[in-house]
Amino acid sequence: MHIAETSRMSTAHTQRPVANAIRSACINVGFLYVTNHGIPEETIQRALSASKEFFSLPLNKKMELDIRKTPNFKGYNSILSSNTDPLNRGDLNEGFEFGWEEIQARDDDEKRANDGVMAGANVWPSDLPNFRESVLSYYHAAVNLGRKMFPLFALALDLPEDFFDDKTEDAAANMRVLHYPPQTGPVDDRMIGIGAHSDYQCFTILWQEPGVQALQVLNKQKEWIDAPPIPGTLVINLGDQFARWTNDVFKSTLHRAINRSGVHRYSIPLFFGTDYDVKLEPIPSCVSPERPSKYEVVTAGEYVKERLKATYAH
Ligand SMILES: O=C(O)CCC(=O)C(=O)O
Ligand SMILES: [Fe+2]
Repeated sequence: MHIAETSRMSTAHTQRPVANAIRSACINVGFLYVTNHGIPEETIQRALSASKEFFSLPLNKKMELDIRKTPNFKGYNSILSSNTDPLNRGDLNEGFEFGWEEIQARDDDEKRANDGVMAGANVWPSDLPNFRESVLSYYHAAVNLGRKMFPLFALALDLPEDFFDDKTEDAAANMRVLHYPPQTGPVDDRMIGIGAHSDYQCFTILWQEPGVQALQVLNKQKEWIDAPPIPGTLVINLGDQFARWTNDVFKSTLHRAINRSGVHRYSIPLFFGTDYDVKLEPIPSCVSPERPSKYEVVTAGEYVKERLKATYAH
């Protein structure tokens, strides 16, 4: 899999080779690793510690924040309460999900959170005073990285680099902290850490705990290939919104996670898409008589909402 040096993204003449590397990764595998991503290790470690602390709360405390109590899937999902692969029986992970929020509360937070199809404010554990700030610090750092990625994806598609600027004004970005207990003994493929799925937004920025293998990607030969954690890198993988924008020129690849490591595993995906009110219309250069438009046009918000509903309908 490709490794893109994000530190080389900053100036126009060095962007082209990076964009070319991204183009080839997006067309062929839909997964890449980025180095020099700019998120301080300390920020990662604080988010990780906060997430471990959260997951070690008693189940009844965590269930107070049950993701099904909020209109748009903010809060806690317990083990086996989500199911990303409809053929499976549930995901062996617990998670906590939230969306955009300033670290310093602002007057219009509530209005922003309650606007539009994905409306719904975040919920936070009252017993862990540092949790919110620790995970939001990582969130904002990862959103900044995501903002740098959009111009590169635009260049990779031979579009002007500002193509996504007016479509990504409000970060439509959801983050999860995830905990996968180890699976021992024979593992039934229908009940694993997270079942085979493709992600819902444009791309995902994924931090995986070093030293613990679990993530796998389906290759063109339909074999599951390990995507191991590489210290100092993040995984970036494409989601279905990009498949829609590009009429499947960019691949949103199936992936899954199985934790057979014998130890608990933690990961932090952040799902980044265009603004929720933006229509997912195919980019004209990706449509031709040989490649007719494949998808019905819906807004990003409607799309994400439907996918989340299906995941938690289980
Ligand atoms: O935990 C992982 O490595 C993958 C998580 C994932 O695929 C997801 O949450 O969509
Ligand atoms: Fe995923």
